[in-house]
Amino acid sequence: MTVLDEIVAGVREDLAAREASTPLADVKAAARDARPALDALTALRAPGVGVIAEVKRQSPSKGALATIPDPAVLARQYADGGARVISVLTERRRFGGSQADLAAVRAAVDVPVLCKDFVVSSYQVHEARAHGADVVLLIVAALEQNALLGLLERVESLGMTALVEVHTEAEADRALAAGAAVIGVNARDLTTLTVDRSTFERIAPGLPSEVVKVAESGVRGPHDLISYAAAGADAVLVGEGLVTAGDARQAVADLVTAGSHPATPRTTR
Ligand SMILES: O=P(O)(O)OC[C@@H](O)[C@@H](O)c1c[nH]c2ccccc12
Repeated sequence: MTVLDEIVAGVREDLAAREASTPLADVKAAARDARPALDALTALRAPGVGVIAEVKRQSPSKGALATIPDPAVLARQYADGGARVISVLTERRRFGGSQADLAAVRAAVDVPVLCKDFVVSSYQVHEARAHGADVVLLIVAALEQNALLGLLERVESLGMTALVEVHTEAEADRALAAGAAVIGVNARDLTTLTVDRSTFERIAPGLPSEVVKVAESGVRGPHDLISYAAAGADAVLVGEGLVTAGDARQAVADLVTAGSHPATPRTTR
């Protein structure tokens, strides 16, 4: 079993418990009653390299990163610093997150919010929408092609945007075949947890220009954003580097400044 398999197995157990206590019909009704999703695609297509700032308490590779007693407070700092989208890790066992964190962040900011989880069922897509998500992560490595297609369609039919995550060329081909408009290249291999920043450089040039390209993982500061931008990133997704910064607002602002600098490639495209 890979690390990804283990995480997904835990997610499925937690999901089964929620399904047993809250019927799908109720979750669908809550999703219908939620405020409509914000347009994250347009936000991500704005000039400059966007910053997707992540609320992340812990990770399987690093263990505890930050306590984050109130995700809403951190999210407001991210938004004040200029984050274009705020990502909330909702997976419980390995990342210490919850749907409640997502709802708290949604209520605290006006920018689009990304539900970051290991989505394997449409139940989770409705749940994400019910808790205010505008964007849902779909990890290609965790899904059969038919499941990926079905979930992508479900995300879009609820007015949300799918961030489709890949780590290899073959996964990128599957994401494109499924019709992904936003593709995230994760520098971290979820089967081994090792990070290799050159993954983005390798995969991004093969993606069509109209696809929004997000570089995920391993951004520690403006220098990393600039090198991802040089390789074609439209946005970077940053967790650890922000939750461990003393001043989260300033840390985001420093990235945003680097991402909007005239010498940063994305600003001239
Ligand atoms: O903390 P980092 O290295 O900045 O990484 C953030 C983000 O890319 C990472 O949390 C992530 C990317 N894809 C995921 C899928 C599931 C869980 C977590 C992730």
